[in-house]
Amino acid sequence: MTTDVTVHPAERHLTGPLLDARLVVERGTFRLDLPLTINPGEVVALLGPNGAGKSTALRALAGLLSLSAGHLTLAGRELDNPSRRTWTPTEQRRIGVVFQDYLLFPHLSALDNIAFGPRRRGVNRQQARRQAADWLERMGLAEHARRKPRQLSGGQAQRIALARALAVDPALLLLDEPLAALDARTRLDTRAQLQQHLAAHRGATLLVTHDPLDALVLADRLVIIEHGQVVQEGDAATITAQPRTDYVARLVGLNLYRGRASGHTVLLTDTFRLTTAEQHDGDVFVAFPPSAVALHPNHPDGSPRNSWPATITGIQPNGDNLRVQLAGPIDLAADITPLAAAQLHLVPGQRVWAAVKATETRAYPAAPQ
Ligand SMILES: Nc1ncnc2c1ncn2[C@@H]1O[C@H](COP(=O)(O)OP(=O)(O)OP(=O)(O)O)[C@@H](O)[C@H]1O
Repeated sequence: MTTDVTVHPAERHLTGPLLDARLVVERGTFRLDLPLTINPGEVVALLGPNGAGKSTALRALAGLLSLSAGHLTLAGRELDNPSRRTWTPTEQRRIGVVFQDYLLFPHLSALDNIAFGPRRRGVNRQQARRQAADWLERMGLAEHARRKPRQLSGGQAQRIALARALAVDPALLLLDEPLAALDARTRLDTRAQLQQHLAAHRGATLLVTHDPLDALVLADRLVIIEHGQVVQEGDAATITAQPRTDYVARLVGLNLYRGRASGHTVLLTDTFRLTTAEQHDGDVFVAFPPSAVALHPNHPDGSPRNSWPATITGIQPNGDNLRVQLAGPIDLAADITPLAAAQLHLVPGQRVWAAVKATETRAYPAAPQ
């Protein structure tokens, strides 16, 4: 079969990244400034807290917002460059988009939803429908060809939306929270299927997500933005090992602090010190998982050197455990079993002792390397 409806001649000679952009967009007082390159076949996850600029970046790539400065080149073709007055409308960009809520055409069948893109790009009706039927087959939805979107489950509609985006052989696939509308079970299956389809996609993919699991499972590289700027970028293992902001630390489930190291001691506030396994001198981050924190009703005997009084500010379920939030010389999250919580009679407002072994901490220089 062929889905290759619009191979751009420039692409055949392309070396280097498929997407090469610096997205500068000003919206009122907000300014996005995001350098972004994506190689053929690469999946990049764009993560960030609310208001960081993820949707702004997506809209700029899709041609729904124009750049204030910077440039956007896709498959060797410059789509947007304000300094050269270059601008390409959405429908002329080789981009496929899957929105969070799918936005399938309600009056079209699953087959015609998929055939829509190729048709719009000039493929004749019969061939477009044949391509759409191939995509339905690949998505395992051949028997649903005639169904309207309202007759599909959330997971099925998500797959149709993905097929519709891929059917135009996009040089850049944009996925905007593609699994957010699904329940937990469907999400698991759909994530696995999405992973397979992304592996087969030879274009570039940008995945916008709030869910660290989606990013870890689906992406080759993570780009994390806050306030319109990149704060950290790299593969999941590197970012998980060495988060550099509170948001990234929470994302990967770690307690993170910045302080001044002198040998095995790190001063985190004017008076509060932690002992770490590694030795450093100068500005460092110290990180440890909530599971490394032990809680005690009283000062622990024969304790690790790192122990201090803290006040419980909140308790929430977290998987099979409970996540306890604590205030004190440093804010802290601790994971404990429900049994331990019951034995300690933990309630918000209670004073406890928190303890962390030096060997459970990781310290690393705060200056980027
Ligand atoms: N139409 C607009 N006019 C002016 N400012 C806007 C407009 N839309 C968004 N903004 C501002 O741009 C900034 C980035 O918003 P954006 O929607 O890109 O963030 P986001 O990372 O996608 O957030 P979320 O995760 O909540 O969707 C925010 O400060 C927002 O208030």
